[in-house]
Amino acid sequence: MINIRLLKAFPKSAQYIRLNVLFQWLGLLMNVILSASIAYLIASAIEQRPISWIVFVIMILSLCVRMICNDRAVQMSFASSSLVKEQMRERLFSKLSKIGPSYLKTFSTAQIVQLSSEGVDQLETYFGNYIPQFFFALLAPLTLFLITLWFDWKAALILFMCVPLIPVSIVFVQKIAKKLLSKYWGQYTQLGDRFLENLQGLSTLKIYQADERKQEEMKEEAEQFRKITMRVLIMQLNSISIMDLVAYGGAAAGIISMLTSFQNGTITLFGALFIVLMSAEFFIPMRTLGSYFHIAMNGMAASDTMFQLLDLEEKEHPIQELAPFSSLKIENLSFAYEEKPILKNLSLSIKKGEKIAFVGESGSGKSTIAHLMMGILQPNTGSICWNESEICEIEPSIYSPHISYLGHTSSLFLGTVGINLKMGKADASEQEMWIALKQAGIADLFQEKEGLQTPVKEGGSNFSGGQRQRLALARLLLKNSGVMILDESTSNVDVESEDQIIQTVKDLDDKTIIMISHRLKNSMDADRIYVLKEGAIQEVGDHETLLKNKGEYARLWNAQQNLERYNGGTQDEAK
Ligand SMILES: Nc1ncnc2c1ncn2[C@@H]1O[C@H](COP(=O)(O)OP(=O)(O)OP(=O)(O)O)[C@@H](O)[C@H]1O
Repeated sequence: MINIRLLKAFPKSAQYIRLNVLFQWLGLLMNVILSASIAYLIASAIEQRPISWIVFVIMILSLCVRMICNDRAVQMSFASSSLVKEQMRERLFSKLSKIGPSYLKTFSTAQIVQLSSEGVDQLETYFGNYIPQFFFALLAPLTLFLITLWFDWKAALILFMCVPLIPVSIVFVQKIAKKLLSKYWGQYTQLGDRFLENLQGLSTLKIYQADERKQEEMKEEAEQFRKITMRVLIMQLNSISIMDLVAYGGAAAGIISMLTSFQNGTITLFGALFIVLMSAEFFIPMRTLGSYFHIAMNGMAASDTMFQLLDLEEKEHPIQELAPFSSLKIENLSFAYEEKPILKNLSLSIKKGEKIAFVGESGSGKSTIAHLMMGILQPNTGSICWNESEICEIEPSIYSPHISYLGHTSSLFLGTVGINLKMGKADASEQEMWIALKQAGIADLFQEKEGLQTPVKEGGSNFSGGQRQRLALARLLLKNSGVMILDESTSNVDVESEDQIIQTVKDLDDKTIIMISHRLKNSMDADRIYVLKEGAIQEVGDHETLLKNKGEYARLWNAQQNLERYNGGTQDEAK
């Protein structure tokens, strides 16, 4: 019923939980005084005894104190839940920033979004209500037992003994609930995944007229989710009915026992009335705990996944300083995605200032090499060394300024051209930004607009694919790292932008360039071309040597040449 790890994870919340329980307990004492005063008033009226005005003063005072206690308990509840939510979000974000995109091996992006938003919110009930109520529900019946014992020990004992029947029924329901809730949470995240994927690919779905089919699929999944939500609600309602039955049954049993004592004359009218008024109080805290329980279970189920994320292995990065770049060495490197081997026993070395290209058929492992060099993925065996240091040993914030990556699509962010450029170099001057834009061949476009203040919409959606890539290239140039990886960075752009990007990169004499491109023409000037086939290096050499070898490279080159000739021919015919 209590997740010890979750409690221990937030030790600072303990003080708020303690105070919450204390205020609730004081409120209960005020209720006892109020009920005793009411019982006294009724008994005095029936027995026609004079009523002292002091009773009214006591009633008003206890009412006021109870209100204050309730208010303070709510404040404590808010303080502990907001502290936990803030700390949990901080931990999740700092974990994500430490492990980087490698979280994708275990979690989907939608899962992370749901965990850090709604998942964390579900901890609110757990810490703000459930945990304080758990302790209060233990304390309250014990306190009432000791008080009512004084009036009628038999009724007190019956009431006290019936209280544990509520947690017994909760434990019984929990056995069914746990399975159902983890299934519910699984379907919820799956639905979120599907929704995000379809939303991101909406234009593609429209192009292939697959949007209606996807809509049907989502409708089907939403229906499944509705059914499981209903099952969860039915389970919750049933368990509430069981708890009510136990609570009312227990209170009735206590009252019946007290009435027997009253008939026998072993209890006064005041005592009898007081027990009637107090009998429900025995069960209310446990009953309230039961109603929080199901929402808290959601929080506990979400926390299991959060701990799974927080427990993901974090590598130690003992290297905190880097000497200037001299070489990037890969030795006997092998890599597999899950069980599927992708790269097999690769060895190569790249020296400062070299222009290197990786070519090969689709799926041969080129991008995987780039991700390994970036430190986003880690080799299963073998090593990648920056100078003499293994990349996985270098603190990422020390390593990342030295290497940059331009993929086939680049992320631009809502703001202005200047704001996006400053991500490459935070203190870049206006002059530096204009130089980078000129080098990337896109300065004219922004000069005609609002210069560095030209607005950039979310994802750079107000620019063409080629313009976005050139702006991203300018940002990369500003970062000015020694090694630059261009991974199919021209595959989504127009010919003019492609030529511009390739030319800009060729002009970067002092940089080490690693180029991955399916168009062999773009990498024919490289100092060395590595030809990959099924994750292994098939050939290596410059363009001329590889053509003379008449191997895999020559085959790919000839195939592309033929294709381009054929395309040229058909275009001429069309004219
Ligand atoms: N996240 C992933 N999980 C599982 N397998 C993956 C993942 N990413 C890539 N792969 C697999 O790894 C292999 C190599 O992929 P990679 O992207 O490195 O190839 P590539 O040579 O860059 O291909 P392309 O030229 O088409 O971009 C492919 O068979 C691909 O299916």
